Amino acid sequence: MMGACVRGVMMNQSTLGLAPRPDCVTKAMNASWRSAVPGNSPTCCSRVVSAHSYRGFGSTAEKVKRSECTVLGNTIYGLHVVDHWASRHDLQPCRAILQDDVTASEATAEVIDGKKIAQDVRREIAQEVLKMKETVGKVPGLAVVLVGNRTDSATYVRSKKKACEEVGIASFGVTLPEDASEQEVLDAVSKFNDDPSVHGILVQLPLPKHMSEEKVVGAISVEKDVDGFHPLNVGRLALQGRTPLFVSCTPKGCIELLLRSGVEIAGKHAVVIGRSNVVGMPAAILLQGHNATVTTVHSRTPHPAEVTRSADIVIAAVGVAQLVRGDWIKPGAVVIDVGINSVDDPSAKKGYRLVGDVCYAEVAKVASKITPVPGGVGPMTIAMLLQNTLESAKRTFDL
Ligand SMILES: Nc1nc2c(c(=O)[nH]1)N[C@@H](CN(C=O)c1ccc(C(=O)N[C@@H](CCC(=O)O)C(=O)O)cc1)CN2
Repeated sequence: MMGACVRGVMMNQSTLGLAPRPDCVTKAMNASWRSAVPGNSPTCCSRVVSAHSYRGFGSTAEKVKRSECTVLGNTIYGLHVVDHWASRHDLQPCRAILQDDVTASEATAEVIDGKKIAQDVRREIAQEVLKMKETVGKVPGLAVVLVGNRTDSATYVRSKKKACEEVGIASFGVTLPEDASEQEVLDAVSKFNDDPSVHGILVQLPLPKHMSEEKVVGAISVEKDVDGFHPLNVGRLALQGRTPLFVSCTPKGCIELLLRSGVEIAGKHAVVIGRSNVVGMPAAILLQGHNATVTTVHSRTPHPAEVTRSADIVIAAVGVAQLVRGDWIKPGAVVIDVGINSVDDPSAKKGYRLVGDVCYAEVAKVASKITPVPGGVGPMTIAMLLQNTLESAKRTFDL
């Protein structure tokens, strides 16, 4: 049984990255969420236990008064998004976060097992890498640039390296200190741009505040941009009749989960909740490319529950814990949950647990298929990165 509740939490750095848990209270947000729950116990505080935008991106930390929070690494990501949603008094926080009377055992939805699907993808990649080694005598190479001391970023980079090893992709890495100059990062990128054994380059995000993500990402050769964040790749994705060299890993992973779970996308109404450059926007474009009719729901959308309820497919990528309730979902809809949010849970070993943007306990009783958090979209992000790196090498070797 949970002893405390948390509202409107963005994705975390600490929970994913084993950093010390931040103990951050956003007073305005608490007040608005608390007032949105009639009869909510005053002891049910709304501590923001962690904060960063879903999948760890965001660059508007400046918008959050640092005095409002205690330690949270370098920055607080995406709280502006939370603030917008938090001010929506028409939305009800998920009660399943407060009480355990809504149990997952009543769930009828089929679980889309992202961990297993990611393993399948990795197995396929390993076979292709082996074949490449046999035919051209070379393997794909992935270079990762890590800047700063963020524990979560270091954990992701380690996972990427390990994943490369497992499938036979060569990995290269540069780690620069927090106070490295932007030029040093650009130099590291440039070195990998010129290295023929490197087919994919990524700079782990977020970068320290004194650097321009736009400049650094834009410096990666578009042919090696396996994260798919380069403006040319994003632009090509958005333009009809143009094909990006790479599609960013998380939205690509969402589509792969749908396809591999036998979900028909064409002709369906898809609602994407969230409009970020890294997930919401590309996910919407990809769904449209698969001939879905797509609606984007965001913090300023009137009646988001009603709009979402008309969807056959829902991708929730908003970074607000359990925002999407059971009554937002049409019976039989397929739900992909991109969010990773940390909430207080004294019964858990670590004192917190991860939840998505979807109230799983409620939605799993209405949807036909649903991704869990953790173990849904997350593992696909790295699998898609490996796939992009393999594609890049195949392009290089004309395979
Ligand atoms: N250059 C990039 N930076 C960042 C990216 C990215 O794609 N490219 N994404 C995120 C971090 N990330 C990969 O880098 C990432 C995040 C989460 C997961 C994941 O598998 N999560 C698990 C939960 C893990 C846990 O239990 O703590 C899950 O959802 O099941 C993988 C990769 C930010 N930066």
